[in-house]
Amino acid sequence: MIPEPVGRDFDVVVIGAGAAGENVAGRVVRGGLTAVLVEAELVGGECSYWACMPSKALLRPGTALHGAQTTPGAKEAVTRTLDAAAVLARRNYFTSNWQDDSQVDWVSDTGIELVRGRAALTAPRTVEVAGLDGTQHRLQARHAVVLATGSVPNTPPIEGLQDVDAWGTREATSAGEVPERLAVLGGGVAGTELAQAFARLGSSVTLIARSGLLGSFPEEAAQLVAAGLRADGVELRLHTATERIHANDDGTVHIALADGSTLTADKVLVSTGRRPALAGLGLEHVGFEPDEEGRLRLETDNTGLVTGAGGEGSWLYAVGDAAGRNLYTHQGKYEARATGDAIAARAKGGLDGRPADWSRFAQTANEHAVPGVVFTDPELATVGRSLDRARKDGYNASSVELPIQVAGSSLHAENYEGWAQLVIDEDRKVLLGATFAGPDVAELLHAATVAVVGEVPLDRLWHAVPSYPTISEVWLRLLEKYGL
Ligand SMILES: Cc1cc2nc3c(=O)[nH]c(=O)nc-3n(C[C@H](O)[C@H](O)[C@H](O)COP(=O)(O)OP(=O)(O)OC[C@H]3O[C@@H](n4cnc5c(N)ncnc54)[C@H](O)[C@@H]3O)c2cc1C
Ligand SMILES: NC(=O)c1ccc[n+]([C@@H]2O[C@H](COP(=O)([O-])OP(=O)(O)OC[C@H]3O[C@@H](n4cnc5c(N)ncnc54)[C@H](O)[C@@H]3O)[C@@H](O)[C@H]2O)c1
Repeated sequence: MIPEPVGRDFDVVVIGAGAAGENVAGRVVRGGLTAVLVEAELVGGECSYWACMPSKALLRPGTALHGAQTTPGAKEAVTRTLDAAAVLARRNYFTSNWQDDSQVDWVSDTGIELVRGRAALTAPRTVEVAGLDGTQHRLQARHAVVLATGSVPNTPPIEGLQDVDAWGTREATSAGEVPERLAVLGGGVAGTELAQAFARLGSSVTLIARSGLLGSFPEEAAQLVAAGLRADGVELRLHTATERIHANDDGTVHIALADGSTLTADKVLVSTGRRPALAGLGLEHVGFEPDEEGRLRLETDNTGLVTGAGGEGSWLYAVGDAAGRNLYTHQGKYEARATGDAIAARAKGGLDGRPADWSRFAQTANEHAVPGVVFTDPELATVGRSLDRARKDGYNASSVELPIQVAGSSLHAENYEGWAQLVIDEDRKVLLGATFAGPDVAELLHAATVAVVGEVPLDRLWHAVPSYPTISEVWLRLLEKYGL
C-alpha cells in the first residue's frame, strides 16, 4: 500500500537544487518568503559534480603546463608531461568527491528546507515527491513552483550506439582512468573541451563532428581552437557523420563514418547537445502536451514565468537549463536571481505584469549580452551578438577584427596567436558583441560584457585605457582600426 503523503505548505517550491535552483531559493528566502528545494541527486547539480567544475579541473593543469612550455626561460624547466593521476585527484577535490555536504550546509544556513527525492506536479501549485528515504511528500506552493531541473543529453540516432558502453559527459568528467584511444562524437563546447583535456592527459583522441568545430562561434576564433587541438594530437574528422558503432569482442569499439572510413577506440564519448529536463515532471497535469517528437517545450516571459500553465494566477516558473535558453551556469544563476526577486515582489503586490527591461526582475541580458567561454587552450570567449545574429535581428551592424598582436600578448607567450572582434551598432555607435580567441583571453571577456550591457558609446569607450603591456591593449587597436 502506498502511504499517505506528508503534506506541507511553502511559499515557493523549487524542483532541482542545481546552481539555478539554489539561487532562486536563496533569493525568495532573502525576499522574506519560505522555500523548499527538492533534489533527486546531489545538491549543487550538474555543474558542481559532472560539468563545469570537473571539466575545468581537468583542463587547467594542461593549460598551465602549456603556458610554461611557450614561455622561454620557463620552458627549459619543464621536463615532464602532465601527471594524470594528480590531475584526476585534483578533479576529485573540486567535485568534493561527489559529496554534497557543504552545499547542504549552505541550504540549511540560508533557511531553505531540503527534501531529497524526485518531484512531479500533480495539479497547479501541487508537487508530490517520492522521497529517497521512502517518504511521500505533498508540497503545496502558495506563490510559485519553479522548475530548475536542468537538462539531459541528446542521444544521436546512430545505429548500434545503444548497445555500446559509451561515455556521456558525466562519465567523462568523473572518469577514473584515461582511455588509450578516445573517440568524441560532437564538435560543440563539451566535445571540444573534453577532447583536449583527454588528449593532454595522454589519450589518443579523434573528434568526429557532422559539421564544423564550434560552429556557433566566429569561424576565425573556432579555427584557432581547432589548431590548438591538432597541435595536441587530436585528429579532427569534421563534416563527417557517424553511421554505425559496434562493440568488438575485445571490448574496443568500431566506428564506421559516412565517408567510408572506420576507426577503433577504447571509449566513445557522446557529447551531442542537451535539452531541458522536463519529462516526468507531471506537466500534463497543468496543461502542457508534448509535441510530435514527444518533446515538451516551455515559453517563459522576461521574469521566467511560464506562459500557458493551468490554474489560478501566475505560479509556474522555469530557470536555468530547464528554461532552455542559455545552457550556462552563470546565465542560469542570473535568471534565478531575477526570477526569485520577481516571485518575492509579486507575492507582496510589488510587481504587476511584465517588468521594464533592465529592471532587477527582468532577464534582459538574455537577449543582449550572454557571455560564454570555451575553456580550451587557446580559449574562446564571446558575449552578445555575432555580426550575423545582429544583422538577422535587424541591427545596422558592422564589425572590426584583428589578430591579437600587442606587447602584452608577445610577452605572454612565444608565438602568441589570437583573434579579436567587436560587433558595432552603427546607428547608436555602441557594442553589440565581442569575441576573443587566444591563450588566456577568458578574463578579457567581462570588460566586453560591461560595455555591451552598459551600451557604452564608442567615443566614451575610447577613454577606457588598457594598461600597458596587457593583452587588453587589443581593445585600443580595435577602436583605432574602427576609426577612433
Ligand atoms: C561537460 C559540461 C561542461 C560544462 N561547463 C560549463 C562551464 O564551464 N561554464 C558554464 O557556465 N556552464 C557549463 N556547462 C553548463 C552547466 O553545467 C549548466 O548550464 C548548469 O549545470 C545548469 O544548471 P541548472 O541548475 O539549470 O541545472 P542542473 O545543474 O542540471 O541542476 C538540476 C537539478 O535538478 C535535479 N532534478 C531534475 N529533475 C528533478 C526532479 N524531478 N525532482 C527532483 N530533482 C530533480 C537534478 O538532479 C539536478 O541536480 C557545462 C555543461 C557540461 C555538460
Ligand atoms: N565552457 C562552457 O561554458 C561549457 C562547456 C561544455 C558544455 N557547455 C554547455 O553544455 C551544453 C551541451 O554541450 P554540448 O557540447 O553537448 O552541446 P553543443 O550544442 O555545444 O554541441 C553539440 C554538438 O553536437 C552535434 N550534434 C548534435 N546532434 C548530433 C547528431 N545527431 N549527430 C552528430 N552530431 C550531433 C552538433 O552539431 C554540435 O557540434 C551546451 O549548450 C553548452 O552551453 C558549456
